[in-house]
Amino acid sequence: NASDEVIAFGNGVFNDKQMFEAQFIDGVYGLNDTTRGKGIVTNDAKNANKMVTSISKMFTDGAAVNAHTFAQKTYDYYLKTFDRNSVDDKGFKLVSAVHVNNNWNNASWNGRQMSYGDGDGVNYYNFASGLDVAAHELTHGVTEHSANLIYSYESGALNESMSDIFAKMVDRDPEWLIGEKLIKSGPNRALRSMSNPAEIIDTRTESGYSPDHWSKRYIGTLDSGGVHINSSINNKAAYLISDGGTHYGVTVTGVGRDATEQIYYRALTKYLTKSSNFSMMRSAAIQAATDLYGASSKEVKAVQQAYTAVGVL
Ligand SMILES: CCC(=O)Oc1c(C)cccc1C(=O)O
Ligand SMILES: [Zn+2]
Repeated sequence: NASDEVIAFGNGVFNDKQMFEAQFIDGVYGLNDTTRGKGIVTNDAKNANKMVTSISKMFTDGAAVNAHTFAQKTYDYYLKTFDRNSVDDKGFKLVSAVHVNNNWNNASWNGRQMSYGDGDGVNYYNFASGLDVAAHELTHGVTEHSANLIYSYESGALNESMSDIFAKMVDRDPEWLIGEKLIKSGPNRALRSMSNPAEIIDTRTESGYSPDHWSKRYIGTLDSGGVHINSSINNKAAYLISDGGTHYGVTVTGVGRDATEQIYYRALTKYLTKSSNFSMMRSAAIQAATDLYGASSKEVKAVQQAYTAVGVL
């Protein structure tokens, strides 16, 4: 009938073959998955500024195939890892738009959907190219429907850090780099590094480098008070909790990614609030680890040491 669910195949931006559920509607196949929550749909904004809702035939569109399959993979991660049904835990329909604007070096979550630019083709590839980018955007939705951290200054940096942390839990790589697949040329090999934030030159502020200690935090108004800059302080803490290391003379014994993702999800959904700052992040993570593993657990110890290592007490 008109809305047959089919299994389809397409290639991503880098010609990576993907398989996905799609739907046959009104004579065309669309990237429309009705098997997950209230659905997962991917649209082509045709480089217009407005969002179009037409489901057009896009199996040959690498950006659409990536945005769609990465949304599915991220949906599956939250369901399997935390039994969370989409961003609101009520099956929220995941809508993505690709080819948004012209040569747009951006990706976003606007409270209703994900949007991806094509990149300028010089410094960046299509912004739908990285699973971590899609997971980052979708996690903004999870944050919005949980702690709803205000998107500026320290709460905004935590909002950004939550998106980076879960981006790396969905799309794991040994160096915890964010957006490494997007980089075509330029001084940095990623948008951000969680394992070594200071490696990435951040041209958005005069500080130039991403901070890896609270004493080096950016204090200013750019980037909504440094939400993509100071996020690196919490990112470094999360990296240390998971993989361990010695940072500014403080040694952390890592407890692995699986415990780390459980600690941060519980902190995000049970303890953080919209105005939480870094110090409250430390307390929330300690409380979450205590709930999950016990007050004298190695997980609680790792959290305490990691936040001390980045100067958050
Ligand atoms: C890793 C994804 C990311 O950082 O996306 C953004 C970009 C590329 C520019 C501006 C904002 C964002 C965001 O989603 O915070
Ligand atoms: Zn973000």
